[in-house]
Order: sequence, then C-alpha cells, then structure tokens
Amino acid sequence: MTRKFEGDTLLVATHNKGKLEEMAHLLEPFGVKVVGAGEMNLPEPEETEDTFVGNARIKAHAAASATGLPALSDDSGITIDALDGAPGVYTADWAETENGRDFMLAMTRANDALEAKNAAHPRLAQFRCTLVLAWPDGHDEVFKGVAPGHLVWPIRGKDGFGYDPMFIPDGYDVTFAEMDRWEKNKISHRGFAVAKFVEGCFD
Ligand SMILES: O=P(O)(O)OP(=O)(O)OP(=O)(O)OC[C@H]1O[C@@H](n2cnc3c(O)ncnc32)[C@H](O)[C@@H]1O
Ligand SMILES: [Mg+2]
Repeated sequence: MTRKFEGDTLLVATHNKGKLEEMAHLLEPFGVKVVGAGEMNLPEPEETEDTFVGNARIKAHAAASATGLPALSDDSGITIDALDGAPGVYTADWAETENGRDFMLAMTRANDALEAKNAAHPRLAQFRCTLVLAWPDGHDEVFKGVAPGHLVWPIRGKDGFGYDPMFIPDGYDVTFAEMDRWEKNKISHRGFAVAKFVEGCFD
C-alpha cells in the first residue's frame, strides 16, 4: 500500500481530544499514527469563516505552513432542521462560557430553542464533518461526511463528546454517547469523511 504523504505519522490539525481519538482509531488499520496540533505546540487559529470548509481550510493551512508537513483538519458541527440549520458552523460557540466550553449548556440551548418553537418530533438533525488535507505548497483536498438522525431530551449516555448525548443516528435507538466509540465511527459523519480521505490517499 502506498500513501500520498511520507512517513507513517499524520498531523491532524485539531485541538479536540475526542476528534483525535476517533481519527486515530479510524486510521490505525491503514498503518497511520496521528499526532494532534496540541502535541506539536501549534496555536489554535481563529475560525473566522462562515462555512465548515472555510474554517477547515484555515486550520489545515495554518498547521501545514507552520510545520512544512501535510495537515488534516476537521471542521464539524450539528445542523438542526427546525432551527434552519443552526447551530451549524457555530456549534462550538453555543458551548462557549467565561470559563471555557460547556456542552451541557450547548445542548440545553439547542433543546430550549426547539421547545420555544414547539418543534415537531422527530427533531431531525445532521452531524456534518468537513476534512481538509492541506499541503505545504498551498493546495488542498476536501472530504465530507454527514450522519443523519434526530435529537432527544433528556440527554442519554456518557461516552463520546460534544453533542453526542442528544443525537440518535438513523436506524438506531441509542444516542452516539450510549454507543461504543468505535461503533459510532462506523456510521458517523467523521467516519464517512475519513473513509473518503482514505480512498483519496491510499492505493
Ligand atoms: O477546531 P478544533 O480544534 O478541531 O476543535 P473544535 O472542538 O473547536 O471543533 P470545531 O471548531 O469543528 O467545532 C465543532 C463542534 O461540533 C461538535 N462536534 C463535532 N463532531 C462531533 C461529534 O462527533 N460528536 C459530538 N459533537 C461533535 C464539537 O463538540 C464542537 O463543539
Ligand atoms: Mg474549533
């Protein structure tokens, strides 16, 4: 098997431990080890774009130009039909507090907004993941994945991260947070996007 990038280590331009663990597990069968932006002491760039791909490009290119290595970023979030696609690219912002991120608060906000609209059930939503592989010469490649499902309240489960405890993927009756992390990878937005990345990067 050959791969487009040299060596067996891939720089993943994220500071999110949950994403990194999922990617490490997804790429391990291909002999790829991942190293996160935090371990490389890279700063967290400001995400100033209003699209997933725009922000994924910012993160990937920042890491590639700082290190001279190809870098894979992940910009992701949840889109809720009854909220016209919110929080979308602002998914992480909904968790922001003076003392850092609080995802119980973020999930409560999402549920409160649905309640305020008296939104019908099932409350359809999609987890979306955009991966950008940026090369030190400035070009990049984009890979996307979507996981459709619906939101439940109260939240359920202790595994996963972010909004996982309120999201039930289509075809299941458990939330992402009630599922084994590796089971989630088989049907998640990130799992589907990584599968496309693998298709594009390995012969
Ligand atoms: O930017 P990086 O450093 O990669 O890490 P981040 O956590 O800031 O990531 P994003 O900017 O892409 O924001 C994505 C948000 O969507 C949430 N999210 C993404 N994927 C998720 C998943 O698989 N399960 C639950 N929540 C997820 C995540 O918790 C963040 O709040
Ligand atoms: Mg971010």
